[in-house]
Amino acid sequence: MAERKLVKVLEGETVGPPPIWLMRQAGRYLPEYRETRAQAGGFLDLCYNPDFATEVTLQPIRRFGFDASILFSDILVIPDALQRGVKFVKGEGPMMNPIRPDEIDRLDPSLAETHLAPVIATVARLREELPEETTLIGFCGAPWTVATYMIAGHGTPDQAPARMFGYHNPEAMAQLLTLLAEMSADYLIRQLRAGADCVQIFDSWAGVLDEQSFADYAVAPVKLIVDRVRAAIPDAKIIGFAKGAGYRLKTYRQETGVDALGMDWQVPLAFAKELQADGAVQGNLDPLRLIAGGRALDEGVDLILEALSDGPFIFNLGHGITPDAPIEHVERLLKRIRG
Ligand SMILES: Cc1c2[nH]c(c1CCC(=O)O)Cc1[nH]c(c(CCC(=O)O)c1C)Cc1[nH]c(c(CCC(=O)O)c1C)Cc1[nH]c(c(C)c1CCC(=O)O)C2
Repeated sequence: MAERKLVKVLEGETVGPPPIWLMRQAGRYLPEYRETRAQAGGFLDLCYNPDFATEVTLQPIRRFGFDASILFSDILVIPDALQRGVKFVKGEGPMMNPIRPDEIDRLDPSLAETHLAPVIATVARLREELPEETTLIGFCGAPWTVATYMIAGHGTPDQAPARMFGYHNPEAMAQLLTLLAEMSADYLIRQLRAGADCVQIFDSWAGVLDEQSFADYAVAPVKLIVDRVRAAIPDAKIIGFAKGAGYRLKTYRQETGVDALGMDWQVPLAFAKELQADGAVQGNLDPLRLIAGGRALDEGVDLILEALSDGPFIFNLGHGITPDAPIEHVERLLKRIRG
């Protein structure tokens, strides 16, 4: 089997044109997603139903022919497996029971294996149904980002509840992050064994942390995941997306051991080029340029390609695609990259 393009990049090769996929590429901007979503019922019902989850994962591949497919699920299936009462409330995003420091001792990871079995079944189905050349990416949330939702019980603008929780209860925080890291590593190992070619760890809230907290909450638990996954699967390929980490990305790769760095759109391209000297990078178009289209889109794409095409590079957005992204603009983006 010819090696898949994105995997080659993760091994340090330069591939032209660069492989492309988009974070949240299966989602509400696609009419076919909205239709399947309506059939499935709730969002979590979609995540835990291998038929529906396989279908929505394949939708953007059929429509656009992206180089990589990302398993359809959510980072919050881990707290759901911990019985935190996760719900997706229309118009409000995710909600769950906020966890208290004294409850952390009682969290029971033993139900996770059974609870997450349908997601693993989806990975296996996907590997059978995807085109041979399409890379399959598995994923999990980074412990810090997952913990922010578990602590506040919902999304917040700056994750003040979780930061405060850590300052008041450092031991409970460390215990929670370690538990999440161990569960996440086991979950990623199962995804890789079921057929994922590589995995991405999403730390969407890494950017709100100060220096010490970044080391304790963003770096250490992700290193624990990477070490545990590699102990089981030595050549596992891992992408770390630490949103808002800025210039800390350089040491993030060295300290966590991830193979590739996902970059948000605020990372300057000259710095991205420096990061690329140490290995593969992925990113980093502002999702708003994709919505704007036209000149804003073309200019953003060209600047990124000019800076990063001559090294190991995966084209992506700097964060997830949003429901208001026009499909024609995604087509224009692909044409601009592939010619
Ligand atoms: C923080 C976070 C979450 N989920 C995720 C993150 C980290 C990445 C990021 O920062 O975007 C990750 C995620 N969520 C989803 C995926 C699937 C794979 C993909 O296509 O990238 C992935 C990788 C599907 C989803 N996850 C969610 C949707 C929308 C649900 C719907 O159909 O109503 C999708 C397609 C729901 C979700 N899930 C989450 C939020 C905050 C929301 C609500 C946001 C919204 O309503 O747009 C938690």
